[in-house]
Amino acid sequence: MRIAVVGATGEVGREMLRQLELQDVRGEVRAFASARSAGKKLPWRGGELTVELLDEAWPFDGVFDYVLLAAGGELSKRFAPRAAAAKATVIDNSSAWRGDPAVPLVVPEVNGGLLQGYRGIVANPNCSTIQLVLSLSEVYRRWGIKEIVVSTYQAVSGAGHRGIEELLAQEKGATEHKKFPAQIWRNVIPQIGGEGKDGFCEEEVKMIVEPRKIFGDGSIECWPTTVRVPVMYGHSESVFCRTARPFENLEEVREAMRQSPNVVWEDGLLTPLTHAPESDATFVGRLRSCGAGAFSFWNVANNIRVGAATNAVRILRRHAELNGAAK
Ligand SMILES: N[C@@H](CC=O)C(=O)O
Repeated sequence: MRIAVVGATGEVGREMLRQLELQDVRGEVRAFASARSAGKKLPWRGGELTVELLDEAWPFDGVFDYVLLAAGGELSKRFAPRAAAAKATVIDNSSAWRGDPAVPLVVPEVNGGLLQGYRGIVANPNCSTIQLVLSLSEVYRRWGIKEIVVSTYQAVSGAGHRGIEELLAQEKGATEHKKFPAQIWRNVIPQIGGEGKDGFCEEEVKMIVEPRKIFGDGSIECWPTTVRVPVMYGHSESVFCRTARPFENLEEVREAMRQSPNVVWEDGLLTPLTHAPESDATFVGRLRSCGAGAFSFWNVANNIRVGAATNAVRILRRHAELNGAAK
C-alpha cells in the first residue's frame, strides 16, 4: 500500500505514523506538511522519515492508495476531493466532511461494514464521540439507545499542540490565553468552540449529530455538556444512558460493555493520567443503575490515539481488509 500522512508533524499526524507502525500496516509511507515543517525528520520504523512539502502541486494522480489527512478543515476541503478523484481513499480527521450524507463517518467496531466497496472520503469522528460510541456499541446492539446525557472532561491536547503549550505556559506564570476562551490552568472551561443560537457549543453539536450517523439511528437523543480541563492527554466522560428496549439488570449491561470491542472494563478508579497515555483502549467503569432501563458510567480514553489517530488507522486497515488491498 502507498500511504500519505498529511499534517504529519501535528499531534494527530505524528500519532498516525506511530499507529501505522503499531498496527503493523505494511507499505510505502510518505509524510507531508506545510512549508513551516517541511524538511523535519520524524521517527519511522527505527529510522527517520523526512517531511515533504505539501503544496498545490501535490502529487495525487494514482500515487497513493490511502491519504490520512490531519491538517484541519480548510485544507481538507481543498485537498480531500482531489485526492479522492485520483483514486485514493482519504481518511480525514477534520470536521469538514462529517455531516456530508455521501461521506461515511466511521468507527470500525460499530459501522466498519460501510467501507465495503467504498472509495472516496471517509470521515473520522470527533474524539469525544468515538469513545462514547465505543463504550456503548454493544449496549446499542442489544437494546438500542433512546437517550444519552453526557458531560465531557477534555484534555488540552484536543486543541492541538498549541493547547498543550498554553497550559504549560500558564503553569509557568503566563497570564494570557489565546487557544482557550479563559485561563485553563487551575480552571475548567464549560464551552468548546463557539456557541450557536440554541446555546449548544460546536463540540456539543458534534456529540448530538455524530452518534446518530454512526449508529445509523436518527432517533437517538444526546444531550452533551463539553468541558475543557487542565489535563494533558485523555478525555473522560460521565455518561447517563437510557436504552430503547429494557435490559434485565445491571450485570447484563456490564457484560455488554465487557464484550464491546476495544473497550476495557475496570473496577478500579479510571483517570486520564493513569489510563490514557499509552493505550488504545476505551476504559469504562463506575456503572450505576438509574432506575428501569437506565444506567450511568464513566469512561476514559486517549483523545489523540483512540479519539483520532488509532481510529483513522483502524479505518484504513478495515478498508484494506474488506476491499482486498495488500497488507
Ligand atoms: N474537538 C476535540 C478534539 C477531538 O478531535 C477537542 O477539542 O478536544
